[in-house]
Amino acid sequence: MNDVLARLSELLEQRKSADPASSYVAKLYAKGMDSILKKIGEEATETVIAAKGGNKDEIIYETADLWFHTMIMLAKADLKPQDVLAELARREGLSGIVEKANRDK
Ligand SMILES: N=c1c2ncn([C@@H]3O[C@H](COP(=O)(O)OP(=O)(O)OP(=O)(O)O)[C@@H](O)[C@H]3O)c2ncn1[C@@H]1O[C@H](COP(=O)(O)O)[C@@H](O)[C@H]1O
Repeated sequence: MNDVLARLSELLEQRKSADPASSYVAKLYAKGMDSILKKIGEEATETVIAAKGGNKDEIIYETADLWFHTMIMLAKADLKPQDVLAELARREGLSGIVEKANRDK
């Protein structure tokens, strides 16, 4: 797994026992899953707007916010980035069109 994702994932686990007063992540955990999902919705919208605008720096910035908050959601659900990467690996080489056709059978 990518080093940054691995380090961030480890830090997100550690933040489960951190003080919400001194940690953004701990504060979000304390607010609960609905608040985490609300942030994902906001960041997804900001990513869409950035992509429509076409400024590469803004697209990268907003996508980083989206990935970060998605990782908090995964951690809150006791999942790891590795679980998602394993699913992508499972799909490797399987055309989306073939996969959809199999699903619709
Ligand atoms: N990668 C990030 C990261 N990306 C974005 N953010 C924060 O996510 C928030 C994004 O929300 P917005 O852009 O909507 O800004 P906002 O208005 O301040 O946020 P809200 O008050 O609306 O929640 C900001 O407060 C950002 O600072 C992050 N906060 C932390 N990290 C990583 O998480 C680690 C742990 O952070 P703490 O738990 O705060 O120590 C850090 O060391 C970093 O590696």
